[in-house]
Amino acid sequence: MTDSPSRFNQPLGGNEMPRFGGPATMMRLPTQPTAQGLDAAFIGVPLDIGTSNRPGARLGPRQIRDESRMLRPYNMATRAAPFDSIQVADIGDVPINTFNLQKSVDIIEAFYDEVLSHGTRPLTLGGDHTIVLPILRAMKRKYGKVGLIHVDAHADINEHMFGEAIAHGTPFRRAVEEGLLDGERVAQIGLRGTGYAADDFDWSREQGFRVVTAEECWHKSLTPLMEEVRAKIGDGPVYISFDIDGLDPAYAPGTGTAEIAGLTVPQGLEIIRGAWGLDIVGGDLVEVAPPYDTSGNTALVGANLLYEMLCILPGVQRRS
Ligand SMILES: N=C(N)NCCCC(=O)O
Ligand SMILES: [Mn+2]
Ligand SMILES: [Mn+2]
Repeated sequence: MTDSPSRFNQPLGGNEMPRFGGPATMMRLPTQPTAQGLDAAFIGVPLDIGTSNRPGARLGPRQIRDESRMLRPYNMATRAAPFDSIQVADIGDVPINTFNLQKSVDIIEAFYDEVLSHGTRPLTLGGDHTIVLPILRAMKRKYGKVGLIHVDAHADINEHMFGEAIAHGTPFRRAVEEGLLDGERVAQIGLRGTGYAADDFDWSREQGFRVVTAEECWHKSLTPLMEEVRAKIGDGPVYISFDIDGLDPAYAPGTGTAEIAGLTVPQGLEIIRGAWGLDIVGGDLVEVAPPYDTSGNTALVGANLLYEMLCILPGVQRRS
């Protein structure tokens, strides 16, 4: 069956060009310099100078794009047809300053102000988790306070790291302090591991967050949990921040701060798919560290999860 030519950008097909050839863009989509005219944009932020253990996430955007060559246009599980529905392109990377974290945060913030000025919903390839703070600052200027679906082994609410306010373990405390998040519309899913103090997760709960530890997720479908999360988040704008280390290191070993006994890939899919119908204003997939991803499978999982975020954006139709 051949459809009439679409008015929307299409990924380069696997039978048009071998998957190991063609442009090195996300899903081998067309690229353009800005988000003008786009409903959604894939954006890379090649920054890892906020990491506290293994480095390498600066190479995440490039590797996620490379592994995304396996992705086909239609979501056979959810029936989503993003490239029949909305205009999407890869607008490249944010030109961060790899020698200065504060300047990089400022650069990212300005870049996303411009992206959001077009009404575009950004889907970001990280980079370490520091990058979510400047993105949320831009989101606040566009949408006001947003809700958050945060998947992670870590709460990332540290007061500081080595006395520094900005690092990959502090973004959500800064975001609450700066009035970027509506705490009653935040869920943190997958938290686990050892802590700096026994009350490490309590600050999140004090802000109104629904804290879902990994232990609460073990051995069960997360579809029922997502019904609870949807009710908590409601109709307002909501951002998705997916730290790949929320998944178990068996499935996502290529990451900088691995913690054992994490989520499965199907549970990661259930979380994103369970957000369908919410007012998703953007999302990110962070902390893929290719030097520790010898098979490339961590980046492959990351590419698929970003595609699933695309599939739940407002305006994306589902084939009957
Ligand atoms: N991977 C992210 N985003 N955060 C890790 C924080 C590690 C720590 O607080 O010790
Ligand atoms: Mn983490
Ligand atoms: Mn994180």
